[in-house]
Amino acid sequence: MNQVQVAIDGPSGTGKSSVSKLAAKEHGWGYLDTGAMYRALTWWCLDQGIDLTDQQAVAEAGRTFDLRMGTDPSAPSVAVGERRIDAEIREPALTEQVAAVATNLEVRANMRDRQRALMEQLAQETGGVVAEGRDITTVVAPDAQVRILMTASEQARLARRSKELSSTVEATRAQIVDRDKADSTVSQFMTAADGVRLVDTSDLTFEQSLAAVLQIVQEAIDAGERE
Ligand SMILES: Nc1ncnc2c1ncn2[C@@H]1O[C@H](COP(=O)(O)OP(=O)(O)O)[C@@H](O)[C@H]1O
Ligand SMILES: Nc1ccn([C@@H]2O[C@H](COP(=O)(O)OP(=O)(O)O)[C@@H](O)[C@H]2O)c(=O)n1
Repeated sequence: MNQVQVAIDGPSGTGKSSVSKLAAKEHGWGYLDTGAMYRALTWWCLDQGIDLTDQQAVAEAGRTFDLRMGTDPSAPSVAVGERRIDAEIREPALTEQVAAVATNLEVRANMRDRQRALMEQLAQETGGVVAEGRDITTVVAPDAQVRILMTASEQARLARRSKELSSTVEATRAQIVDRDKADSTVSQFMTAADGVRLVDTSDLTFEQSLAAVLQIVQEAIDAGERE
């Protein structure tokens, strides 16, 4: 198989980002964090004083902002122009506002085009790409050779996120469950679409989650070579 596109979706805390990075690294492929792109646009709008409820202004900002995604899985980065914003886009106050941008349909159409172009470019340059988000298996790359939906029980996801954010499970629940609900209005990522492989990480260790994804990728490579 010449070039391998791997699409991974799922709600927050299932292990998409951490597993995708290592899977890409294992194969020497590029890595694309599509959530970071929506976060970057949110940061840019706030920085520019753009009202997030002004759909037209946000869509225009999305079309014109100079987003630069660093796609090395060992050191992914996000910048707008020369300004690095890796820490800023993870701030809880910003995370709460991403849904306002991510539910803007004009923004989604533009992001889809940017993400397709980046996936294509990375596959050509490195032989493959692992892209993760909410709508990669269904909208951005429905023809990807590998499509995976990562799931986990709400309990497992909340425990992981609250550990990462050093906050209580209850405080994390309010953030995550509300965000999943808002996200679900525009993308279908709680159940696997046709042909999408399910990896439930609830009872897996991190290493087991990575192994499960790598095995599915390897099966696709082997099947491609037999064709
Ligand atoms: N079985 C598991 N599979 C994946 N991640 C796990 C697992 N157990 C614990 N974790 C941890 O949970 C967190 C998941 O975060 P992340 O990869 O950012 O998820 P997502 O991108 O889906 O929101 C990471 O800190 C990861 O190390
Ligand atoms: N493909 C994608 C990826 C993210 N998003 C949005 O961006 C937000 C942040 O995504 P993320 O992947 O960084 O979030 P986590 O799952 O890591 O918590 C999500 O809550 C969605 O609102 C999206 O709409 N479509």
